[in-house]
Amino acid sequence: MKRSLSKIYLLIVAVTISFTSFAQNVRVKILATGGTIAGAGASADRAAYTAGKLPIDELLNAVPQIHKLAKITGEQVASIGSQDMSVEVWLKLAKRINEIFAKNEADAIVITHGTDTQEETAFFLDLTVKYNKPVVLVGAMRPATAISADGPKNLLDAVVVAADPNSQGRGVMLAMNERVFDAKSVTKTNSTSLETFLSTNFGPIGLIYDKKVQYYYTPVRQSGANTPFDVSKLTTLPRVDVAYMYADADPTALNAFVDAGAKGVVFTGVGNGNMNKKNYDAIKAATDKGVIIVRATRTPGGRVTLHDEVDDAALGTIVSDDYNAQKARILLMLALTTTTDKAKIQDMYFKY
Ligand SMILES: NC(=O)C[C@H](N)C(=O)O
Repeated sequence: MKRSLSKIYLLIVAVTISFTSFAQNVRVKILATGGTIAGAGASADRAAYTAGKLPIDELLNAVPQIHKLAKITGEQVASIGSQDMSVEVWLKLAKRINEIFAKNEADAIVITHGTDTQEETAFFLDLTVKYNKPVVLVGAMRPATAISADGPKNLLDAVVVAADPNSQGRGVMLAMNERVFDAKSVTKTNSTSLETFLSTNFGPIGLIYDKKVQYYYTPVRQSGANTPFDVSKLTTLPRVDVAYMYADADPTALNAFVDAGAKGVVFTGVGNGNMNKKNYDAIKAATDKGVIIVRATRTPGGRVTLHDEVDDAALGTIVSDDYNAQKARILLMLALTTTTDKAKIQDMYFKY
């Protein structure tokens, strides 16, 4: 009896050791882009700060514990507040991530990023990274110099998520405030609070606690490995803008985007992607010219559905389904690199 108990004990020790060393052998590359997580202010108790000031090494120094979780390397891709995020940086990130996985330089990637446009970068990468390996975006709501800065804990948690073998094949994810979200449905919902990222239609796909992640579901929509979007040779994307509907809105902005050469416009309508007569007429003129107009909604949740109050066949429009305007724009920019066929583009909003 005693002997078999000690055998079981030895087995448990061996499994624990091999699991720990397995996790430590996972190579996680951190790509830094700036944001409040790398933000610095003059003093800890003042709100004023500049995003994207601190280099990757300083972010890592704030959480020495992460070296126990994985083999960490860092690379500075940009040093910007995410309000300055651009197509140029998106393409650079997507190309670099595909290269890292193609050359087997890392097993997983964490991207430090400002929160303002984090959901856009996450979604862009979700559609363009051709590997099923974990890619996790992370940020902070308080600058690194603030009292109770949230960046170090968020970074630690993001590495926990990246290094977990269960994180493969879930698309690009965003880890903040002990929650994991999928890139497709996550959105920033609060301008200043730590609890800002939510999925307005669904929930977090996982929860993080005590250096472990527990998953509950995975989106069924397809990600980069199964999309036709290949950015490897692209240096720019087709122009797509976003117009906004409100009571008595006139279509000046929409018309200006069309005149500026937009290949597509996401029209952020009211309710189920609805618009007044003035905008209806402007949209009709734009679709007649061949501009792709996608109806989205300014409501924080829900979908925009085909042929409800608006007859899409008559208006020549397509719908964003459950994508908010900023994500509908990204999908349209990428879709337009492959086709201008409206039916095919509409299909992409239901598939990805
Ligand atoms: N909390 C933040 O990261 C906000 C900052 N403006 C950024 O997006 O870079």
